Amino acid sequence: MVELARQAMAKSYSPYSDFKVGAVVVSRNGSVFSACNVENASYPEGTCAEAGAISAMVMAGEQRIQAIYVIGAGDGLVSPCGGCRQRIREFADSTTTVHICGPEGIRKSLLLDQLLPYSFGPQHLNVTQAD
Ligand SMILES: O=c1ccn([C@H]2C[C@H](O)[C@@H](CO)O2)c(=O)[nH]1
Ligand SMILES: [Zn+2]
Repeated sequence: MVELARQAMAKSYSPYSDFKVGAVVVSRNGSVFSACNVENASYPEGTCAEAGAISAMVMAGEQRIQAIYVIGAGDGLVSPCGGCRQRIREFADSTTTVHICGPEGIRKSLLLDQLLPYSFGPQHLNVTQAD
């Protein structure tokens, strides 16, 4: 998965920040969806890698994230931004795991609930998540 994320990162379109990010979503049935960040001259229209991978998962008919692998350039921990934590939350359960990666492998693994505790989600709007 880390290698897939690295390959996605290599495709990043990020001429403005020059910060490449790749993400791989593993859905409940084990399917794998990867994406990179895609920036835009109108800066706020750029999209995060996680958003692309989640869209691909939904397009394939899957609605539960088992795990997501994120890799960004540099030595630090690149964990999903606040907006992406909420995007992951939409399709998460109590076991959804975020793996923060570097080219050498997984640097840190956290539950989504640790990255976004006391989160707002579908249940607050009386929407039941798909199984
Ligand atoms: O988890 C993250 C953090 C940042 N970015 C992107 C957004 C932007 O294109 C660039 C710099 O913020 O990195 C992601 O795709 N995912
Ligand atoms: Zn984001």
